[in-house]
Amino acid sequence: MTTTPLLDRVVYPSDLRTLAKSDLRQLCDELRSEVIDAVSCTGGHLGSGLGVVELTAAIHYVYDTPRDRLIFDVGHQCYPHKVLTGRRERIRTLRQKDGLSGFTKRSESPYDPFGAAHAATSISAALGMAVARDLKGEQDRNSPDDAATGGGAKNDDRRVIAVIGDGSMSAGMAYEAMNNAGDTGGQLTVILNDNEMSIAPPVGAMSAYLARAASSGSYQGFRNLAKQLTKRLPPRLRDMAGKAEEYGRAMVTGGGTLFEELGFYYVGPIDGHNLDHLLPVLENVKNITDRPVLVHVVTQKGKGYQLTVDKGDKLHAVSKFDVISGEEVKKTSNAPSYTGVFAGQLIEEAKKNERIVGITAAMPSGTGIDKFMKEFPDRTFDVGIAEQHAVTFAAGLAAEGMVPFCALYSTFLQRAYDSVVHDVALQNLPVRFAMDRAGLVGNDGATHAGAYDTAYLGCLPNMVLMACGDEAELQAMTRTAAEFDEHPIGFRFPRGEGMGVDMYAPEDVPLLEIGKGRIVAEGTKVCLLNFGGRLGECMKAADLLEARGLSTTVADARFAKPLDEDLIRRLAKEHEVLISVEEGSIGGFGSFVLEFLNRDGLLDAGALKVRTMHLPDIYQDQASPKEMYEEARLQAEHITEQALMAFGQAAAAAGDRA
Ligand SMILES: Cc1ncc(C[n+]2csc(CCOP(=O)(O)OP(=O)(O)O)c2C)c(N)n1
Ligand SMILES: CC(=O)[C@@H](O)[C@H](O)COP(=O)(O)O
Ligand SMILES: [Mg+2]
Repeated sequence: MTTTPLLDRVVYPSDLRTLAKSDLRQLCDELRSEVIDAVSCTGGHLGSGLGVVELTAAIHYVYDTPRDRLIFDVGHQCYPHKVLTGRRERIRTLRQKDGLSGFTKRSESPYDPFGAAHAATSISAALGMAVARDLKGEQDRNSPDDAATGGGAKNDDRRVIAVIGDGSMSAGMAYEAMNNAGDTGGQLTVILNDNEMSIAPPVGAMSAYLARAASSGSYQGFRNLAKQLTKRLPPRLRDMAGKAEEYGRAMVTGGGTLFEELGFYYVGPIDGHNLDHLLPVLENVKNITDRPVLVHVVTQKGKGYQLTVDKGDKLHAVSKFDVISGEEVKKTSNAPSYTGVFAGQLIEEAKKNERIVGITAAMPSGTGIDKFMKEFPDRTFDVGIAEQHAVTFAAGLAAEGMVPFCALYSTFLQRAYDSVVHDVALQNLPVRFAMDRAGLVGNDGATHAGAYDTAYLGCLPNMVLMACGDEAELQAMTRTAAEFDEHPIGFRFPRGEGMGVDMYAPEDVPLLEIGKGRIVAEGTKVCLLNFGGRLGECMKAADLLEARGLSTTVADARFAKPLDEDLIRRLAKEHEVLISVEEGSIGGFGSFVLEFLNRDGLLDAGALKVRTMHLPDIYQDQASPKEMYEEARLQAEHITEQALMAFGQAAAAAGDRA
């Protein structure tokens, strides 16, 4: 006899709440299988979601979502949540073009009250929502769940819950938020999902503190916990909580002094896979409204998929894979990754200069700093998810004559902007910024696009800013950054594999002259002035233009700051059309070029036509990198089209498009 899967009966959490508690175990098993199967088709963040299956189901069971606000930190663990909140039908479109985002996203569902993808925003946002609730104390006409009745439900008792991982708890903003929340009072529940993993094993004193707290009670005596919770409840609810004691289930209050000192009730640690523990605790905690509560839940990243658990990073993020064998789809290109090239060259430089240190903010494998760490463990610092600290820490090192390389994703460096301005650039300290994942990154979408660094760094006095056109250039830029110590210097490079060009032998890597670009192909009519990873597309565009009789120069600017003014002046004088091309936002390289041409009077003189090609002024949703660059109109055919249109060959350009 076959039974209908329980998951088929659950489209929304309201369906979930009709199930008996005793059904939830089976539901979670089905949910876990569904997530594994979906991610095997799409790739994505697997381990984190598998670890919070029970927690997600329990929260939706106990709380009245979406009226109660549930906020996931980072959002990479939200796939089970998406399955339970009306998105199961689309779950196999995760991270694909026109599909579901891999993170929580306000525009996607009322069950995602706050979007995320960068770490440690959840407690601040949750506190904001809790305070809004308490200040408004009014009928909420915007409540999505009130849509049917035209609004008007009383929302002053809505609950706000933040779920944050132990890795994200290493970020300063989480403490800023708790510091504020402890002082503010009112209902707010923070669930600390402690799986003793960040992407890599978590680092730092806080991680050790959590490990001590998690191990201090080993889930003994539920009675203690029930008594403690009972004391904290309003009198009318004490009886109900007392009944919870009847469950007589194993549970405990452990460490957590730090959180208590911050003004939170600390509850835990509890076994985050045991629904018999989770449900009564959440039911009780829900009724604590006088001050914030921190529920410390211990889980296993990758739970339920052995092939995940066995991997070092618990398959934090995977490509498509075969569910039975666990085999991931292999990459097709043999070119080295930009990350690997950077790491290899940094190691070469560090062999020559013992003052070089490598810094990562919780991304050792993503930035290649794991390789550096193997060679130079004493000169490597994983500071946790703490980009702001990473940069000012590097500034301190630089002030004492060390040679710090801050290896950060472009998108995460955004977190550290004032550290860059105030601590590094303003003091002219030679910190080296290796900015990985520059440009569009693909399936992580808009939150992870390395779009803005050229604009936000290029406007800073003292800053030197480079972008590599290929992997050999990255070798040269890494060497140049290692040897240059007059100013802070940044270099950006894309996600993924290089162009497959010949690389330099370690002893032959050239030192670049600061502020000097290069000519890659010489022509006479069109000049494509590239900055960064679109060099290959510029070369293809040049071929297309040549085929149309338009002799084309391809120049690689290498530097956005200082600009190679001599080169750009010459190119402007010697060509009829000058097109800057970059994989960055408006206000970046193209703007700097325009500003220079204007200042130099080159925009007024002669018949030069200038065009700037950059990322569109929108947040681009996830897709493959190629699809995203298509949408951004930064592929070879788009560059060709720009040139043709500048020559008044709109018809030809349209013909090419067709
Ligand atoms: C500001 C910022 N820095 C770095 C990252 C990259 N990152 C994404 S998830 C993650 C680890 C988070 O660990 P944890 O919060 O414990 O969640 P888990 O993956 O263990 O579920 C990191 C470092 C990020 N998303 N945001
Ligand atoms: C959620 C998060 O921020 C990281 O896991 C990120 O998705 C990693 O991206 P890469 O795959 O480019 O390393
Ligand atoms: Mg974790």
